[in-house]
Amino acid sequence: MHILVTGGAGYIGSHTVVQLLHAGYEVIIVDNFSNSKPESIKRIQELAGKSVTFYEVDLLDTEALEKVFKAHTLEAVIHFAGLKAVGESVSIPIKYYHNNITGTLVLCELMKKYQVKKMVFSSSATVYGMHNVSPLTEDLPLSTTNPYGSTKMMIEQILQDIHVSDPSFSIALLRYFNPIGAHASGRIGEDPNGIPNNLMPYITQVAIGKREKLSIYGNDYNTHDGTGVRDYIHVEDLANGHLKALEKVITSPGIDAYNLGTGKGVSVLDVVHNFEKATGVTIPYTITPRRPGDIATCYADPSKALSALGWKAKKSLEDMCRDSWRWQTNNPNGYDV
Ligand SMILES: NC(=O)c1ccc[n+]([C@@H]2O[C@H](COP(=O)([O-])OP(=O)(O)OC[C@H]3O[C@@H](n4cnc5c(N)ncnc54)[C@H](O)[C@@H]3O)[C@@H](O)[C@H]2O)c1
Ligand SMILES: O=c1ccn([C@@H]2O[C@H](COP(=O)(O)OP(=O)(O)O[C@H]3O[C@H](CO)[C@H](O)[C@H](O)[C@H]3O)[C@@H](O)[C@H]2O)c(=O)[nH]1
Repeated sequence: MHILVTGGAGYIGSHTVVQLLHAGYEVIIVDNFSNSKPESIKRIQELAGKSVTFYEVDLLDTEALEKVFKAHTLEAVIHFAGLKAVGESVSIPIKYYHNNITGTLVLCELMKKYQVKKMVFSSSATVYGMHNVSPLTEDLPLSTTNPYGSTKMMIEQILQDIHVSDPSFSIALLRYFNPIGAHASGRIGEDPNGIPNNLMPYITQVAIGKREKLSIYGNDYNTHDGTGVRDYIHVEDLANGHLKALEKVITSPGIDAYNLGTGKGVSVLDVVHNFEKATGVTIPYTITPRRPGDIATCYADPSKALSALGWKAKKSLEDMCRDSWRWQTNNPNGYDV
């Protein structure tokens, strides 16, 4: 079975492609390398011991993407490609809306034209907005606080409308919580550009001596130690969720949203302490003011993914810290070799 993976060179995509190849799928990756490197494709193939078909194509380039649809008989699409930096989306919203939404529309148009009607889409827990109370369930009202989040909410709506117009479409909307960790080999992982926005890549860069200390954004939240609480999930567990969702869309039509999280709320200080324990490296930090737009607590109720997809996160916070650290130490400059 041939699966098209958009954004397959990126962080979550690369881990998912390795698992798809191990499971026996034929994978076609489309990526424009706007936030990834060709080296990741090389390593995906090395880890899987198999080759993938790769096209350096931008989703906004209809003609180039159509050639991919013409060249392969596709069973389904896993759609990771998108821009994802919350702060940047506030500064350059037009680019975010154009890339994420127009890119998805171009893809959907071709899916319709070539009768490829199964999709697994990368959504985000950010669609739950500021006001819902954790544990978050899929049926809660959605809202967003930044253009990035709005692209995810709008794409979910677009996909719902496509399904209404043609119920033979089968779509899984996967709402990721906070992916961290890396493949246990230390060969693929998260390779952020510049100063990391997210907690774990910042911690590993402090640990390796690239940054002086971690800024903890506020310790006066209403949480067990005052720091922000999130649902960190190992990227390998997350990747496995895509295989389960793929089986679901292949076997039954419909559209549904699923939380991919552990269901456990973990604070910033919990992450720091677990990282120190798992690696033996001390993380210097200071407490700074809250980051605008952050909420106190965000974690999943992951029970729907278990009952409907048979999926559950298995790895511990210690696994996540150890694997993130192995990736960082083996690749101090990410994929720049
Ligand atoms: N990492 C997270 O914390 C997180 C959380 C929730 C949702 N998501 C979503 O999951 C998806 C994957 O995230 P990731 O962390 O792997 O990000 P990533 O940036 O590592 O991967 C995205 C990939 O898409 C590619 N891409 C972007 N725009 C493209 C376009 N127009 N045409 C072709 N390729 C394009 C990039 O080059 C990159 O390789 C994204 O849609 C992201 O918004 C990520
Ligand atoms: O240098 C840092 C970075 C983060 N944090 C704190 O660490 C926690 C996690 O922050 P991240 O930036 O790693 O993750 P967020 O939960 O803010 O956001 C991430 O998860 C969301 C889903 O819940 C969206 O998908 C979003 O796009 C993605 O970046 C927050 O309490 C944040 O305040 C720090 O204290 N210092």
